[in-house]
Amino acid sequence: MKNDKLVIATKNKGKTAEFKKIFKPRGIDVLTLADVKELPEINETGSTFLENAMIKAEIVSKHTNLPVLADDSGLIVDALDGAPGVHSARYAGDHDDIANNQKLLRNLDGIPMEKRTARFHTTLVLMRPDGSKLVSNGEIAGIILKEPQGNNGFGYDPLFYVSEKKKTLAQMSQTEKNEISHRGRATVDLMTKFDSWWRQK
Ligand SMILES: O=c1nc[nH]c2c1ncn2[C@H]1C[C@H](O)[C@@H](COP(=O)(O)OP(=O)(O)OP(=O)(O)O)O1
Ligand SMILES: [Mg+2]
Repeated sequence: MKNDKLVIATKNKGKTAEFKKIFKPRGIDVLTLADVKELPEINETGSTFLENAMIKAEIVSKHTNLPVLADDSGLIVDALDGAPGVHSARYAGDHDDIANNQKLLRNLDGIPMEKRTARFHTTLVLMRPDGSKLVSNGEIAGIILKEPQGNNGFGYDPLFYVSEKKKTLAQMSQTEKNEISHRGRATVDLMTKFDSWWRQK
Protein backbone atom coordinates (compact mmCIF):
# COMPACT_ATOMS: atom_id res chain seq x y z
CA MET A 1 0.00 0.00 0.00
CA LYS A 2 3.07 2.26 0.05
CA ASN A 3 3.26 5.13 -2.44
CA ASP A 4 -0.32 4.54 -3.49
CA LYS A 5 -2.07 7.56 -4.86
CA LEU A 6 -5.71 8.49 -4.50
CA VAL A 7 -7.26 11.59 -6.04
CA ILE A 8 -10.09 13.16 -4.06
CA ALA A 9 -12.37 14.57 -6.77
CA THR A 10 -13.59 17.64 -4.94
CA LYS A 11 -13.16 21.38 -5.15
CA ASN A 12 -14.64 21.77 -1.69
CA LYS A 13 -11.99 22.76 0.87
CA GLY A 14 -14.08 21.51 3.79
CA LYS A 15 -14.45 18.04 2.28
CA THR A 16 -10.76 18.00 1.32
CA ALA A 17 -9.67 18.69 4.90
CA GLU A 18 -11.97 15.96 6.26
CA PHE A 19 -10.75 13.34 3.75
CA LYS A 20 -7.07 14.16 4.30
CA LYS A 21 -7.56 13.57 8.01
CA ILE A 22 -9.17 10.19 7.24
CA PHE A 23 -6.79 8.86 4.53
CA LYS A 24 -3.36 10.19 5.50
CA PRO A 25 -2.97 7.80 8.47
CA ARG A 26 -3.56 4.89 6.07
CA GLY A 27 -0.33 5.66 4.20
CA ILE A 28 -2.17 6.73 1.06
CA ASP A 29 -0.88 9.72 -0.85
CA VAL A 30 -3.90 12.00 -1.18
CA LEU A 31 -4.07 14.30 -4.19
CA THR A 32 -6.86 16.76 -4.85
CA LEU A 33 -8.22 18.56 -7.89
CA ALA A 34 -5.79 21.38 -7.09
CA ASP A 35 -3.01 18.96 -8.17
CA VAL A 36 -4.77 18.02 -11.44
CA LYS A 37 -3.72 19.93 -14.54
CA GLU A 38 -6.18 20.91 -17.30
CA LEU A 39 -9.13 19.53 -15.42
CA PRO A 40 -12.20 19.13 -17.68
CA GLU A 41 -15.41 20.89 -16.67
CA ILE A 42 -17.61 18.86 -14.28
CA ASN A 43 -21.35 19.51 -14.44
CA GLU A 44 -23.43 17.93 -11.68
CA THR A 45 -26.46 17.23 -13.83
CA GLY A 46 -27.58 14.07 -12.02
CA SER A 47 -30.82 13.84 -10.09
CA THR A 48 -29.37 11.66 -7.32
CA PHE A 49 -26.27 11.81 -5.12
CA LEU A 50 -25.08 8.58 -6.77
CA GLU A 51 -25.39 9.96 -10.30
CA ASN A 52 -23.45 13.08 -9.38
CA ALA A 53 -20.71 11.18 -7.55
CA MET A 54 -20.37 8.89 -10.60
CA ILE A 55 -20.04 11.90 -12.93
CA LYS A 56 -17.22 13.36 -10.80
CA ALA A 57 -15.43 10.00 -10.36
CA GLU A 58 -15.58 9.08 -14.06
CA ILE A 59 -14.31 12.39 -15.42
CA VAL A 60 -11.44 12.64 -12.95
CA SER A 61 -10.29 9.00 -13.08
CA LYS A 62 -10.27 8.97 -16.89
CA HIS A 63 -8.40 12.29 -16.97
CA THR A 64 -5.76 11.43 -14.34
CA ASN A 65 -5.50 7.68 -14.96
CA LEU A 66 -5.50 7.27 -11.17
CA PRO A 67 -8.00 5.86 -8.66
CA VAL A 68 -10.44 8.55 -7.58
CA LEU A 69 -12.76 9.09 -4.65
CA ALA A 70 -15.77 11.29 -5.41
CA ASP A 71 -18.23 12.59 -2.82
CA ASP A 72 -21.67 13.94 -3.55
CA SER A 73 -23.51 15.11 -0.50
CA GLY A 74 -26.23 17.40 0.70
CA LEU A 75 -28.81 18.39 3.25
CA ILE A 76 -32.30 16.85 3.23
CA VAL A 77 -34.89 18.85 5.20
CA ASP A 78 -38.18 17.11 5.98
CA ALA A 79 -40.33 20.28 6.18
CA LEU A 80 -39.03 21.30 2.74
CA ASP A 81 -39.91 17.97 1.11
CA GLY A 82 -36.23 16.97 1.00
CA ALA A 83 -34.81 20.26 -0.31
CA PRO A 84 -32.10 21.41 -0.86
CA GLY A 85 -30.97 17.80 -1.48
CA VAL A 86 -28.80 17.37 -4.56
CA HIS A 87 -29.02 21.13 -5.08
CA SER A 88 -27.45 21.93 -1.68
CA ALA A 89 -24.34 23.60 -3.13
CA ARG A 90 -26.36 25.77 -5.51
CA TYR A 91 -29.40 26.46 -3.30
CA ALA A 92 -29.12 30.26 -3.18
CA GLY A 93 -25.96 31.05 -5.05
CA ASP A 94 -23.13 29.09 -6.51
CA HIS A 95 -21.24 27.63 -3.54
CA ASP A 96 -22.09 30.62 -1.37
CA ASP A 97 -22.40 29.07 2.11
CA ILE A 98 -23.70 32.25 3.75
CA ALA A 99 -26.40 32.82 1.13
CA ASN A 100 -27.36 29.14 1.23
CA ASN A 101 -27.74 29.21 5.02
CA GLN A 102 -29.81 32.41 4.84
CA LYS A 103 -32.13 30.94 2.23
CA LEU A 104 -32.58 27.82 4.36
CA LEU A 105 -33.52 29.95 7.37
CA ARG A 106 -35.96 32.02 5.29
CA ASN A 107 -37.67 28.94 3.92
CA LEU A 108 -38.04 27.50 7.43
CA ASP A 109 -39.31 30.77 8.89
CA GLY A 110 -42.18 30.13 11.32
CA ILE A 111 -41.59 26.36 11.42
CA PRO A 112 -41.31 25.17 15.06
CA MET A 113 -38.27 23.27 16.33
CA GLU A 114 -39.98 19.87 16.43
CA LYS A 115 -40.68 20.12 12.68
CA ARG A 116 -37.16 21.20 11.69
CA THR A 117 -35.79 17.66 11.38
CA ALA A 118 -33.19 17.01 8.70
CA ARG A 119 -30.34 14.77 7.67
CA PHE A 120 -27.07 15.03 5.83
CA HIS A 121 -26.35 12.40 3.19
CA THR A 122 -23.08 11.40 1.51
CA THR A 123 -22.61 9.02 -1.38
CA LEU A 124 -19.01 8.04 -2.08
CA VAL A 125 -17.81 6.49 -5.32
CA LEU A 126 -14.28 5.09 -5.47
CA MET A 127 -13.34 4.39 -9.08
CA ARG A 128 -10.37 3.18 -11.10
CA PRO A 129 -9.71 4.38 -14.66
CA ASP A 130 -11.00 1.00 -15.92
CA GLY A 131 -14.38 1.83 -14.39
CA SER A 132 -14.29 -0.70 -11.53
CA LYS A 133 -15.84 0.89 -8.48
CA LEU A 134 -16.92 0.78 -4.85
CA VAL A 135 -19.96 2.71 -3.59
CA SER A 136 -20.93 3.61 -0.04
CA ASN A 137 -23.39 5.87 1.75
CA GLY A 138 -23.67 7.59 5.12
CA GLU A 139 -26.18 9.77 6.94
CA ILE A 140 -26.53 11.78 10.13
CA ALA A 141 -29.79 13.06 11.61
CA GLY A 142 -30.18 16.53 13.10
CA ILE A 143 -32.33 19.61 13.56
CA ILE A 144 -32.03 22.93 11.71
CA LEU A 145 -31.57 25.70 14.28
CA LYS A 146 -33.09 29.17 13.93
CA GLU A 147 -29.66 30.83 14.09
CA PRO A 148 -26.13 29.64 13.34
CA GLN A 149 -23.87 28.38 16.13
CA GLY A 150 -20.14 27.65 15.86
CA ASN A 151 -17.33 28.46 13.46
CA ASN A 152 -15.81 25.11 12.50
CA GLY A 153 -16.64 22.95 9.51
CA PHE A 154 -18.25 24.32 6.36
CA GLY A 155 -21.51 24.61 4.45
CA TYR A 156 -24.62 24.15 6.56
CA ASP A 157 -22.68 22.97 9.66
CA PRO A 158 -23.53 26.02 11.86
CA LEU A 159 -27.28 25.34 11.49
CA PHE A 160 -27.15 21.55 11.91
CA TYR A 161 -27.77 20.60 15.55
CA VAL A 162 -26.97 17.07 16.70
CA SER A 163 -29.16 16.19 19.69
CA GLU A 164 -26.92 13.45 21.13
CA LYS A 165 -23.99 15.88 21.25
CA LYS A 166 -26.04 18.93 22.27
CA LYS A 167 -24.20 21.07 19.70
CA THR A 168 -23.97 21.85 16.01
CA LEU A 169 -21.50 20.25 13.61
CA ALA A 170 -19.75 23.64 13.50
CA GLN A 171 -19.13 23.42 17.27
CA MET A 172 -17.25 20.13 16.91
CA SER A 173 -13.58 19.50 16.18
CA GLN A 174 -12.83 17.86 12.85
CA THR A 175 -12.13 14.54 14.59
CA GLU A 176 -15.39 14.70 16.53
CA LYS A 177 -17.37 15.53 13.38
CA ASN A 178 -15.71 12.75 11.36
CA GLU A 179 -16.70 10.19 14.01
CA ILE A 180 -20.42 10.78 13.54
CA SER A 181 -20.94 12.64 10.26
CA HIS A 182 -22.52 11.38 7.03
CA ARG A 183 -19.08 11.63 5.38
CA GLY A 184 -17.34 9.86 8.26
CA ARG A 185 -19.90 7.06 8.25
CA ALA A 186 -19.78 6.63 4.47
CA THR A 187 -16.01 6.43 4.72
CA VAL A 188 -16.13 3.77 7.45
CA ASP A 189 -18.55 1.79 5.27
CA LEU A 190 -16.21 2.17 2.27
CA MET A 191 -13.19 1.11 4.34
CA THR A 192 -14.75 -2.22 5.27
CA LYS A 193 -14.42 -3.11 1.58
CA PHE A 194 -11.45 -0.90 0.71
CA ASP A 195 -8.35 -2.96 1.52
CA SER A 196 -9.23 -6.01 -0.58
CA TRP A 197 -10.52 -3.82 -3.44
CA TRP A 198 -7.40 -1.62 -3.34
CA ARG A 199 -5.05 -4.64 -3.54
CA GLN A 200 -6.76 -6.27 -6.51
CA LYS A 201 -5.39 -4.56 -9.59
O1 LIG B 1 -20.45 18.00 6.14
C1 LIG B 1 -21.11 18.94 5.68
N1 LIG B 1 -21.38 20.03 6.42
C2 LIG B 1 -22.04 21.07 5.95
N2 LIG B 1 -22.51 21.16 4.70
C3 LIG B 1 -22.27 20.09 3.92
C4 LIG B 1 -21.59 18.96 4.36
N3 LIG B 1 -21.52 18.06 3.36
C5 LIG B 1 -22.13 18.61 2.33
N4 LIG B 1 -22.59 19.84 2.67
C6 LIG B 1 -23.28 20.78 1.79
C7 LIG B 1 -22.23 21.75 1.25
C8 LIG B 1 -22.61 21.93 -0.17
O2 LIG B 1 -23.55 23.00 -0.22
C9 LIG B 1 -23.35 20.64 -0.54
C10 LIG B 1 -22.45 19.63 -1.18
O3 LIG B 1 -22.51 19.74 -2.58
P1 LIG B 1 -21.50 18.86 -3.45
O4 LIG B 1 -21.76 19.05 -4.89
O5 LIG B 1 -21.46 17.48 -2.92
O6 LIG B 1 -20.07 19.50 -3.07
P2 LIG B 1 -19.35 20.80 -3.62
O7 LIG B 1 -20.01 21.29 -4.88
O8 LIG B 1 -19.21 21.77 -2.52
O9 LIG B 1 -17.91 20.24 -3.96
P3 LIG B 1 -17.53 19.11 -5.09
O10 LIG B 1 -18.75 18.86 -5.92
O11 LIG B 1 -16.40 19.69 -5.86
O12 LIG B 1 -17.12 17.91 -4.27
O13 LIG B 1 -23.83 20.11 0.70
MG1 LIG C 1 -20.52 20.03 -6.29
